[in-house]
Amino acid sequence: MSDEPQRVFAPADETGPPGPARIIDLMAGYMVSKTLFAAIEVGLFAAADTARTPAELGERCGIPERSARAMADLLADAGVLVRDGDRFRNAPDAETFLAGRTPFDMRPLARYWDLVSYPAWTHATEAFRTRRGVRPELDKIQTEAYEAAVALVTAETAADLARAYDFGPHRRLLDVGGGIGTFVRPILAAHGHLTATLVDLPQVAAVVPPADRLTAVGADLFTDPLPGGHDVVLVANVLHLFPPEQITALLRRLREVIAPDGRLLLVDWWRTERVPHPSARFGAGEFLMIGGGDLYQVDEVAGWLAETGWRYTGVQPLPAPSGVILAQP
Ligand SMILES: C[S@@+](CC[C@H](N)C(=O)[O-])C[C@H]1O[C@@H](n2cnc3c(N)ncnc32)[C@H](O)[C@@H]1O
Repeated sequence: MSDEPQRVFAPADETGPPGPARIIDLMAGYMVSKTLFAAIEVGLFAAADTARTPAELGERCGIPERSARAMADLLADAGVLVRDGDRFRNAPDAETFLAGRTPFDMRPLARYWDLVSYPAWTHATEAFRTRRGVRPELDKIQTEAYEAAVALVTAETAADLARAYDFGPHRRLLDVGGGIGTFVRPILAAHGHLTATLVDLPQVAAVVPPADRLTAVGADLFTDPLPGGHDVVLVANVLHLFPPEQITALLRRLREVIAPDGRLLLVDWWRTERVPHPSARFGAGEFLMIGGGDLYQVDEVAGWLAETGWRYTGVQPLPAPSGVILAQP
């Protein structure tokens, strides 16, 4: 054994023994994320439309030049800024998604990860040990950040479902945990004969934008009475938030309120393969932090449906990573 200390910051050498560089990058990943969130928040990408010095960036963002330089150095290293001498400008993806100048604006997702998700992940070890959610109750600003990010991520699946599933035979839709109406809105728009009830927590139901043929009800899915008389019940991106015992409790409650000839649609990032779809790779951890949930297998959901009085009738794929599990009483 040599007495030489291990060189922690030695560059990786592909021909020699493994170096720690990749591990260091992974361990420090949160510093890159937090710098990215801060840069978005102060408007660094909005300011870097063209090559600018740290002094110019600092001036435009209202932050000290040294902070602008520290952020720009790390973000250039991460590839979202391009270094041009002593100046920095947006890389093409940062200009498209982070500068607020195009319709596809990813900043709401960053805001959610920064304000809501990151604080929960500081308790990750506890969550992985106990399988209990560690996300504290959300305040108004966090609730809005969460719902805006969910809407950004789920809007395309909502449009896919409105096209792919035949709502023709149904009359009354119940959207369970419907958020701000990301699913119900395109479904109602595409199917003029439907009326809908959206149920979500009172603080969310209160901010659902009004729409024709839509009633928003504030209720806790586990403790409050659920509205009855609906012949199609949609549960989109909700079951993944909860552990199996809460999922079966909810499925039992929905079984009690659905019309006898109704259909249950469970939209989620269902796992059909052993390896999660790459777009869903953060899901298992994130859903655990939120409420003790997981990325669930279709087979296990089919088992819970049978346990709670439903007949599983199949799974209809939607563009990956989503799918809709179909069941009836
Ligand atoms: C991931 S979001 C899905 C929103 C919407 N279905 C979509 O896919 O865009 C989960 C929703 O479930 C709601 N939710 C979570 N726990 C709930 C509970 N106990 N009672 C009512 N709603 C709940 C949240 O407020 C949130 O709007």
